[in-house]
Amino acid sequence: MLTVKNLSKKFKKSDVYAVKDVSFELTKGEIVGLLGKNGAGKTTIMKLIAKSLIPTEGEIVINDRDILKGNNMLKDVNLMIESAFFNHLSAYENIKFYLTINDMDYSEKEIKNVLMLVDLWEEKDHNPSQFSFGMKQRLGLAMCLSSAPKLVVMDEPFVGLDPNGVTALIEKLREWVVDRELTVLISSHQLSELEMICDRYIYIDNGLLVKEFDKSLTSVTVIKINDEIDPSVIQKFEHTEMNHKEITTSLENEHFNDLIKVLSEETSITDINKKDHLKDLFKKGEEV
Ligand SMILES: Nc1ncnc2c1ncn2[C@@H]1O[C@H](COP(=O)(O)OP(=O)(O)OP(=O)(O)O)[C@@H](O)[C@H]1O
Repeated sequence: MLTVKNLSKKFKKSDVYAVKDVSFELTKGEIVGLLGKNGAGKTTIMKLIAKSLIPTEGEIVINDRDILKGNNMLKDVNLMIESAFFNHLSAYENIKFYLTINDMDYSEKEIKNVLMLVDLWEEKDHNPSQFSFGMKQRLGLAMCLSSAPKLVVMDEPFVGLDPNGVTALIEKLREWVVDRELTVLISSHQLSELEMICDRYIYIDNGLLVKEFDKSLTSVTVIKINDEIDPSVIQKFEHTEMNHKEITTSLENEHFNDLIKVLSEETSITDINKKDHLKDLFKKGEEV
């Protein structure tokens, strides 16, 4: 669906690359989290995909077409970054007008559906100027999804949403996205929210892609052992890695028990601890 190849961006008057030689792929229907500290390069990558910035080097291919080599390449893509509204129009009219000026087909039912999704149907006749920051975020999300994009790029969509509301919204959003087989790239510093929706993650640091990892690796158990053991003992277990006397695994239930049994036969276990990889990344600023 989306291929990013050796993408780099250096802003004018800047000596350093905001994004440097980044390559990754998103397959149809995947929901991928773009992670990184402030200034890592996430928004720049998203704006490059949305063609609101032009890369210094590299290629972006959406559905086998290079987005830089042609017009109207982004009709199946929508972006939720810094949404802007027409304050003299109601929430409902805003979406309708947005779809009209972008020459997109729509049905009144679909507009209702997106407003229901973000819990703004009751407020459909109010102007966004009367909305709180969180409500504007919700309207931005509704607007982004209203054009029925195949690829959705969302920068910090959950900022300003209250903790209870955000959980319900993410559950509904995931269902919406999965039902329609949308491909989603989403950045957020709200890691627990991101974990509720993403299948996979891409970690950016200083403009470089440091690591890509699957959801299964985000909640792991770290097992400490007394003596280093032969790596072949570990190799037969999926999603399990050994680093000296520390074994990290995302195995659960009987598979986890099998691992413990095998380890106990080789050496003694000194500690077992559940660890949250996503939070760890930010705390330590380390590689996954
Ligand atoms: N228009 C610009 N001109 C010059 N430098 C820029 C511009 N936009 C971004 N940068 C720089 O590019 C780097 C990456 O910025 P970017 O906004 O992509 O980071 P980010 O990962 O989205 O950060 P945050 O989590 O804070 O939103 C930063 O060093 C930033 O200062």
